[in-house]
Amino acid sequence: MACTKATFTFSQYCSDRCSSSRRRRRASAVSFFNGNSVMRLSSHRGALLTNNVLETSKSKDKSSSNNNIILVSEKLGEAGLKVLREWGDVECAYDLSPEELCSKISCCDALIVRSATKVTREVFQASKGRLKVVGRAGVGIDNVDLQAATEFGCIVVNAPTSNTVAAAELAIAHLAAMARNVARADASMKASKWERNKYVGVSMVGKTVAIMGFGKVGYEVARRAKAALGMNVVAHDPYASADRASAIGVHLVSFDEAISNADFISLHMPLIPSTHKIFNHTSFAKMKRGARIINVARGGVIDEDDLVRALDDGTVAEAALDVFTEEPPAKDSKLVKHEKVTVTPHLGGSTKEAQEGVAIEIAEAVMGALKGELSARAVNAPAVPTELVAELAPYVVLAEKLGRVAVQLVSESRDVKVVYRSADLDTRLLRAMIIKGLIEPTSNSAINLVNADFIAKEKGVRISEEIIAGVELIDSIQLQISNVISIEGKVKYGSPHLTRVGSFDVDVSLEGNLILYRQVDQPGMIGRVGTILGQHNINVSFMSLGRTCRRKMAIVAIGVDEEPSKEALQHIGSLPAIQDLVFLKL
Ligand SMILES: NC(=O)C1=CN([C@@H]2O[C@H](COP(=O)(O)OP(=O)(O)OC[C@H]3O[C@@H](n4cnc5c(N)ncnc54)[C@H](O)[C@@H]3O)[C@@H](O)[C@H]2O)C=CC1
Ligand SMILES: O=C(O)C(=O)COP(=O)(O)O
Repeated sequence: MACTKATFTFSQYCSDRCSSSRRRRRASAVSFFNGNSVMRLSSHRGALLTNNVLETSKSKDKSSSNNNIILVSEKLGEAGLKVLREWGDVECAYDLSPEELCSKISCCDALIVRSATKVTREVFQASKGRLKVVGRAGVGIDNVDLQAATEFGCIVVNAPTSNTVAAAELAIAHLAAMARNVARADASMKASKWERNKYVGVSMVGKTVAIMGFGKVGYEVARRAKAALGMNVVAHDPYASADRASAIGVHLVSFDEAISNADFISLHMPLIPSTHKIFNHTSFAKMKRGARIINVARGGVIDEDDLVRALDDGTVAEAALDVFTEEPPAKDSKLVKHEKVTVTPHLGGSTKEAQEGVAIEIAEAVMGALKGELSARAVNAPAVPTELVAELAPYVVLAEKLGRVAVQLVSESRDVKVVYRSADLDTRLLRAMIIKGLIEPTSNSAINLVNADFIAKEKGVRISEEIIAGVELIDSIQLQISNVISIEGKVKYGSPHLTRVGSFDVDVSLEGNLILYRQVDQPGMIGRVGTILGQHNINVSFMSLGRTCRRKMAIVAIGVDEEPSKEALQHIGSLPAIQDLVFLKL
């Protein structure tokens, strides 16, 4: 998904009205996971609009614990091991080679890992269906093949909250130690030197730190940098709440603004396709000369070769790194050996307190999953039963696409009201898919039926729902986004269509690349825009124009085969009659 301009201001055109008549859902019980551990969701008549469907029973019933074998492949806190032993036979086997892990796994019901164990497709294949749960004792799940886990009916759970402060503290420690040359001065003294002039540092007070990724860890770093170190703090996070930031005196700014003005740049975003090597030659060139970088997130967000060059030519003054593209890095890694770099071996989550917390958090999540409960910590997609898929499949796609459109139209899509026009509907799966569309492109976790409500709540995204009596299973789904704009979609000929934007009727297939804008309804516009697209060698697949009356405003959606360049979009957007142009990749 890409978004060239995230803010869309159709407010004046939002005149959609919704009937308040509400239908109740039928009571149902649906299993959403294949495999040995079947997880059941029970819906209760009239209760689903507000209820969180996740159940986290703390039952210590050990009646079915006898045969559970739990393999722990990395060091886990004793308190967590104790919880696990109540529920199964725990085997701790550290430093397994991939082959050893594969050979052990076929006898295991659960596997608990941290960041070093690569839980690959081969591991799931080797488990031959016995592995029911993978527990990631920590936040980042980039070492677990979630797609393979889902395909093999294995639930993946993580422990996203217990090491937040530990990671934030290490980021602050790196920031301060780098500013004051602590590591290098220590090494110098241990080499029997006394080099006071060589290790004159830089002050932190009054300097600007840019927090790149204002999630759990970023927030804690920001708070500490501001309150304890007296720094100016700006943050970049396309999906963070400006209110949450301003509450602690932090300004949310664009990526370029953040990196071009900061003295220190601290990275706290997840490693996802859109952040892979986001810090590269181009972004280093935009930084204030002599900026200092701290990375306690993931090595993969930095192009390490480019960083070495930026350090060599002085673009970046220093870097303090806890994480690396490959861990451990090569023994002769230029980056690790670089004189302007200080390193730690992925210690962000490694405090006694955090490890105790993470161990208990993951042990409880794994135990719950082994018992067949739905877990609020689940991060992979559910295997939905065939009957349900067949019935809801096209609407599931529609729901996710509408969520994706919404987040691209209004970057702060935090209040979303969903109005279903339906004959009879259990909305949980659709709601989960809308949440997935709204949040997943910006999040570390894969969102599914199990964790959607939980994550929406955690991210401050409020979803309310209303069902209006309809004729079909689902006539339409409407999203009213943050009181700014509403969009409506329908399934037409089996595929998802955008049918209304604000008060304008449109008919747009929600697939591929879409250019959407408002324009003054006047002759010659289609020709002008078509000519620009032609000049940029962009093929139009369809065009849809919706208007409420002649020669006023209209909304235009253009499907394009190729992704337009920024220049092409700017060219179209610069036509005087055109407003609020966005490019959506669906
Ligand atoms: N070094 C270590 O031992 C540890 C590392 N971590 C890592 O720290 C990172 C952050 O963790 P949490 O704060 O718990 O996650 P989080 O999910 O609470 O926060 C991540 C934030 O990044 C934002 N984001 C997504 N794409 C972005 C982009 N392109 N630019 C800027 N922001 C973007 C998201 O909107 C979200 O607010 C993760 O990568 C995690 O794996 C976490 C704990 C320990
Ligand atoms: O929680 C995370 O994302 C971490 O990076 C911590 O990793 P670890 O469990 O210490 O290997």
